[in-house]
Parts: sequence; structure tokens; C-alpha cells
Amino acid sequence: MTAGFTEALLGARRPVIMELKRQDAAGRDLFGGRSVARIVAEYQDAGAPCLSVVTGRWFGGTQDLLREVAEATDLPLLQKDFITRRGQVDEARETGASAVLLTAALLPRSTLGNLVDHSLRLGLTPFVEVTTEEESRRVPRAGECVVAVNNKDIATRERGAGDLGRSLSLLPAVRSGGTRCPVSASGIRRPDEAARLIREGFAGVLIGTGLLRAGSLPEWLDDFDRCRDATRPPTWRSAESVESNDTWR
Ligand SMILES: O=C(O)c1ccccc1NCC(=O)[C@H](O)[C@H](O)COP(=O)(O)O
Repeated sequence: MTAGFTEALLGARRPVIMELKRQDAAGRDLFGGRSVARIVAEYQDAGAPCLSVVTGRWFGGTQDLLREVAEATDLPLLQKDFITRRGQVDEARETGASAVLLTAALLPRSTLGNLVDHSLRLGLTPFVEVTTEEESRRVPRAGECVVAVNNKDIATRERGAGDLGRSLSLLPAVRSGGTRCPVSASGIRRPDEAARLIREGFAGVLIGTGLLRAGSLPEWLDDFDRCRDATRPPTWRSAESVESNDTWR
């Protein structure tokens, strides 16, 4: 088992959870002919504190993808799948994950509680994703979980651009639940968007498509560093972001 997922993220110079996802929600390829080992190496070179690996079938994922990533790196890994049973948590651990996605919208309160307890017992970090205040209120043992606001919706199979304004509006509720590690996930495309989320108080951001489609990962991350260092916010609301993120203010 690798170092703790939460500690790695909280201690990172660049608190970006970098994701391996084979396809976007529309089935379009995101690896662009690169091998898993090459993407892992690019992320490691970029200083990733931890990685997310999408094994969910909607996104072209398999358990073998997690296995392959685990063989290529010692970084803490989050398994992103539709986890509803303890056996899946056991399998995640056996395959090399340090954290597991638990989607509050999919799980009744008692099941969510059982899966959080089971994950913690196995030494895994529950990465609980929420999309509403009500969901954020029912995260059990939130102080021991990463609590992530998902800017997209499972109900629409995560199609669409995502609403980064959701992260901003839910942050106070997520924080008041007691997590040390609030994260904003999905639909974050530009470095200035990621930097603003960190500045607003998120401990980390989780990005798949934006990084996998970046022409140059080092340049994307240099821009992110520059935006974080800037004393005045850059122009958040480009025409593109107004189109894609209606409530992002
Ligand atoms: O959200 C879920 O419940 C989910 C379950 C299983 C696999 C993936 C799932 N969500 C998709 C993602 O996690 C995104 O790939 C991730 O947040 C990154 O999004 P993006 O940066 O927009 O590619």
C-alpha cells in the first residue's frame, strides 16, 4: 500500500489529482495513442501528488487499467467506478487503490455509511462525491473522507460542460461537514479555473479531460502556477467559460 491519499494531496505543491480516463462521456478517445505507462510518467514528471483512474465502463474503463497504473507508479491511486458493494472496495484495495469513489447520489444513507466504514477499516480513503447540500450533509465520518463536489451530473451520464459555480456554492456546506480535504471535480478545463477553485478554498482539484487534451501538460501546469501566484484574479469569464459554465461567477 502506498502513502495516504489525503496527506499526499494536502502536502502537494500542485494539488491536482490527475486522472487517467480512456474516453469522455460521449465515447471520444482521451489517450490519443499514448500508453498508460507514458501518461503515468507525464503525470509523475508534472508533480502529481496522486492519480485518479476511471475504471467505470461508461468511460471505457476496466479493472485492468487500475492494475496497469498501479504497476507503473507508487503514487496513491483513486479508483473511480460505480461502487455499491463491499466486494468492490476489497477488489480496489487488492488491485492497488488507496482511495475509492463513493457517489452519494447513488447510495442510500445506510449503504454509504457501511461503505465508508468498510473503506476506512481497510485503510482506504473514502472519496465521497456530492452534488447537493443535502448529499453533503449525509457524508458520515466526513473528517476522515475526501469530500468532492462533482460539477457534472450522474443523471445525465456526466455529459455536458459542468457547472463550476456548483463547487463555489457548496463549499461552505462541504467544509461545515468537517472534511479536511474538500475537492472540486469534473468539468475543469482551464488553468485559471483550477487556480480560482484553489484560491476559493478547495484543497485540491480533480481533472481528467482538461489535462488529457492539453496540448502541453507542462505549459498547462505552468499557467496554473502563474494564475495561483497572481495577486489579482485573471479574467475568469472568457466567452468559452460563459458558454460552458453558466453559474460560474
Ligand atoms: O461520477 C461518478 O459517479 C463516476 C463513477 C464512475 C466513473 C466515473 C465517474 N465520474 C466521472 C469522473 O469522475 C470524471 O472523469 C472526473 O471527475 C474528471 O472529469 P473531467 O475533468 O471533466 O474529465
